[in-house]
Amino acid sequence: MPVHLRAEPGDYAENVLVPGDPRRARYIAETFFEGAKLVNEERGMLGYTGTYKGKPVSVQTSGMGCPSAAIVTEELVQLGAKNLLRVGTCGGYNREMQLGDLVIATAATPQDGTVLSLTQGVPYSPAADFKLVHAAFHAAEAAGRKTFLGPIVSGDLFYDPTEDPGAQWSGLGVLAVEMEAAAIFTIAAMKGVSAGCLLTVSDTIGKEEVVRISDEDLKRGVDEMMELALDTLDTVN
Ligand SMILES: O=P(O)(O)O[C@H]1O[C@H](CO)[C@@H](O)[C@H]1O
Ligand SMILES: O=c1cc[nH]c(=O)[nH]1
Repeated sequence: MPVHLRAEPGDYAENVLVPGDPRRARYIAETFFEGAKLVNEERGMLGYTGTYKGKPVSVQTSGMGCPSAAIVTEELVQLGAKNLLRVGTCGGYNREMQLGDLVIATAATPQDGTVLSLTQGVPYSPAADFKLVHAAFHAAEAAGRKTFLGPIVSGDLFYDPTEDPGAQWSGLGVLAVEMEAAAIFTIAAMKGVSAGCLLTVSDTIGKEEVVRISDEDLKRGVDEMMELALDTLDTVN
């Protein structure tokens, strides 16, 4: 039994949704799974297993930031996870983005210490698994969803003191910022499993001010993202 996910092999499905927020994990299990069973509550890092369209699926919170996500990813793999799909929120850097928009990450720049520690200082470019990107993109197209597909950055900071981070990152083609994908992608690659990342834009980050989504619109955005995330995992096995 791992140290932080107090479960045994077989308690988690091979397909696992990975939100940062434990309350989102519980909401996903209660709203979208059939027969959801709590499989972890150590440190409040809620994890559930149930079924979707008759197939086993789990959801496990990663906590916030790459160090926490690295522990959870490592232990999920120890417990038999094969496809990890992060379902999170992000700050939108792309000037065309609206609150509630969907982002499918193709890669995650590691602006954090965790990936550098994992690679022992070797420069590395964490990428999403093509199978999951492909499945997510087609699920979004079929649902008629406007989609931003491209690279994101995983930072250590939610409150970034950089004067205009949006200009800096969007000038490099980076769509959005969040805080876990780079570690999840890196560990998945090291362990030979697949990882992807879908995000709902919860903040738009411009030069002067950050605009935050309302709770109601965030719920709507997350619900729409979850339909796509579950269809994505459903098509990959
Ligand atoms: O919405 P979640 O999945 O928690 O993700 C984002 O939200 C948190 C910051 O508010 C960070 O974990 C960031 O990556
Ligand atoms: O990491 C994050 C997540 C949501 N919004 C942000 O601005 N940053």
